[in-house]
Amino acid sequence: MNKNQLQQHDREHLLHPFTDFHDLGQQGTRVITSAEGAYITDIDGHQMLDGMSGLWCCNLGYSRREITEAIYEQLNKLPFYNSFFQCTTVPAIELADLLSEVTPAHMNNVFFTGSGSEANDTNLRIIRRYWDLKEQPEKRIVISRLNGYHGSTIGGASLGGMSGMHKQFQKLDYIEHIQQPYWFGEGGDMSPEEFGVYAARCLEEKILQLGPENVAAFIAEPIQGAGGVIIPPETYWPEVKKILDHYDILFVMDEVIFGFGRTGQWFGADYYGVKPDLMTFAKAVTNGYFPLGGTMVSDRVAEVIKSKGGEFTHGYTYSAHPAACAAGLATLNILRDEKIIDNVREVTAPYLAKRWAELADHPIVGEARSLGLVGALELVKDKGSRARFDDKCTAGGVCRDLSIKNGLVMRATGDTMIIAPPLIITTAQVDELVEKAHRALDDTARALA
Ligand SMILES: Cc1ncc(COP(=O)(O)O)c(CNc2cccc(C(=O)O)c2)c1O
Repeated sequence: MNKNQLQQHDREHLLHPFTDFHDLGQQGTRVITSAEGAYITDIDGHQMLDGMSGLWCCNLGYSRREITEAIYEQLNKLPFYNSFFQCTTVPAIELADLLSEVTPAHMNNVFFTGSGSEANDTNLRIIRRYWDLKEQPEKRIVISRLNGYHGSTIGGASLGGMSGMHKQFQKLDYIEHIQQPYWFGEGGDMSPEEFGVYAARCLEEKILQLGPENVAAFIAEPIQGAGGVIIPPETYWPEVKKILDHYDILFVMDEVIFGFGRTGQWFGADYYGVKPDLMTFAKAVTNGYFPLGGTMVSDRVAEVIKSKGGEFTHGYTYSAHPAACAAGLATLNILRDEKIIDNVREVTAPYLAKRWAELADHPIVGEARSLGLVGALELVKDKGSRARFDDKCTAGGVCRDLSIKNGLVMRATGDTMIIAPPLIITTAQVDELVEKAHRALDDTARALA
């Protein structure tokens, strides 16, 4: 099929995620046909620097044949077997071993799923099981944050704090949401430091309002990714840690985006020095080449759910899929053996921070923030007041489309432009990324003038 035929058939048959189906029918789709290193190419031959690593997942870029070959070999050896009914497979065991090695020292058990959403649904089931076995069944409520993203299953979307999603289903009633640590958008007149403490203390306020005896867990991303790369003020996590240490509730760190090196440490929990009881992962664990998710379980929780008898009535057909686990093994071995994460911490993240900060001088940028290999730009009509261009987030969409035209994939979350380039990006490619982002900002300013 040629491009027009492909787009016609796409319009007729394919329902896209998080998409206005009517709009898409009008606009047509970008058909991506190939990729190499940190670049993707569409059906017209237009090459783009992929500033989003696919969807925060191709941390090693698009050319790692070791991973595709590991999948191919496993499929030819044992294309599938399940981990139900006392069955297991070698790659599942080997990946569980490797994950217990690279995750924080107190996390040595893993429950595999096919996605991050399913992993967060699994967290809800483990949390419930844990408190039942501890004979504290009244501890039911899970606290999460507004504008957080934890997936699109009923459980994941209920844990997420995106009101637009909650309008399209019935949110689980035992999940509560608190203030997010979004200083630029919600800090008001507080300094970042003051706001970080304030936002953290909203957790304690909610625990006390609900009654600590009723609260089962708190779930959070180290940095809210899909919500707009909401990097919390430095005072936030130390204050949250104090609160978590004070109350007997479980802590779930959702590492689907920030796990496996994006912060310059293996996990966001390592970066912020916190000890989760459960840790969600997906995306980069297989470099995005094969669906795999899961949750790491702390020794404290594993001891309870493994020592007391009774079936844990949860799981998925593809839990611990052998080819997914083979992809995970190949991916994590590359990350570790090539010291990719050290290079992010010591070379490319500091370089991105320096170059990205220069964009703060642009007339339509209200804030340029970055950490590790993520960055965000807040688009504003007026720097002083932080006033946006309009209330329809037009600027974000315009900037995203102009950036793609200029050969750089950036994501727009409202009027916040975000990047999360592959961890293999070079400093020369960081220069290219910043230059193309700057050009997109210039073109956006002209388009909205
Ligand atoms: C923190 C977090 N937790 C869970 C999920 C769900 O994972 P699955 O998609 O594999 O079920 C995610 C997913 N994050 C995600 C997924 C799709 C799009 C975007 C975006 O930023 O546009 C972000 C995520 O970012």
